[in-house]
Amino acid sequence: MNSSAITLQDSVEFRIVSDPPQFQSAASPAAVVTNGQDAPLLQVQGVRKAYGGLEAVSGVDLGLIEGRITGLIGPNGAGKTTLLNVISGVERATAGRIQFLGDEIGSLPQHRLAARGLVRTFQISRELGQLTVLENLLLARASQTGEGLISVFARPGRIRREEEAAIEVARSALQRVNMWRLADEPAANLSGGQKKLLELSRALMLKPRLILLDEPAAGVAPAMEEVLVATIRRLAGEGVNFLIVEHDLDVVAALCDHVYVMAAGKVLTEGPFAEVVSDARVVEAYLGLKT
Ligand SMILES: Nc1ncnc2c1ncn2[C@@H]1O[C@H](COP(=O)(O)OP(=O)(O)OP(=O)(O)O)[C@@H](O)[C@H]1O
Repeated sequence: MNSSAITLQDSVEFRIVSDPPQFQSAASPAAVVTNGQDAPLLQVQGVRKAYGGLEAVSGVDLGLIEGRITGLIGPNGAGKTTLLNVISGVERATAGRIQFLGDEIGSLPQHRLAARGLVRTFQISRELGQLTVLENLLLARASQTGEGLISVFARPGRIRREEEAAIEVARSALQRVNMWRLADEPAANLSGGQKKLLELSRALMLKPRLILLDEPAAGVAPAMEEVLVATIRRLAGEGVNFLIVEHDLDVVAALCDHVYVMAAGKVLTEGPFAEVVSDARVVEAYLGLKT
């Protein structure tokens, strides 16, 4: 994938030679959407997150539709990672409501959300790099489901059976991202792209309904970027939903069915990729241009 193929500079030119884009109202709240049953997949309403005097997220509304890969883009410091942290229970919102499949989840910790199928991926740390790929997956399940070590010592027979079952789940997760052949490889030996696939497979251990991905393409070589995009698309086809924060706009264009743009803690606009990148407010937010 050519990372220079789509830039916001291109979209500036696009605006000059084409009809003016139809702006959506940034102030209008995200529409309530349903998953074909009663409830939306994820509904974020009026979410705020302040750090002392700084409001990193300033009243954000999102509505995620089941079966769609949703992108979240915006310039550095826009509040994207903070919003992912709040949705995934890593941090508590200062205000606002978050509903997942119709249930209020704003006050739930990360492992309780993971148990409900809402999972956020994390970079493989240096310590986890010492473990093999398979061990990383087993640990992901144990830590995110909140399993205690005491039960491991108290009931070794049961634990052995559970461990065998967990290895089967891990094998399936690794096969889904085409990484089973690397199960015994120390994670530190993997390429940037393979590490991203490992992060994805760690999330798959938790049988996710929605995966939150923070910069999946960062540090990934172009050839692996295509593998990563194809893998995420395939998983989406298998029923996994994604909310993806990504700076590489080629990847966003290739992956995302719907894109939200954030700047200075707020949602500027939302819509199909081609539409939002030709929005004058988006160009201004990225380039600092007055239009
Ligand atoms: N733990 C924290 N304490 C204080 N300020 C924070 C904290 N986390 C984020 N911020 C601030 O909140 C704002 C939004 O940061 P955030 O990382 O969410 O933006 P982002 O859109 O993800 O940026 P980038 O694309 O550069 O990762 C920034 O001004 C940042 O400095």
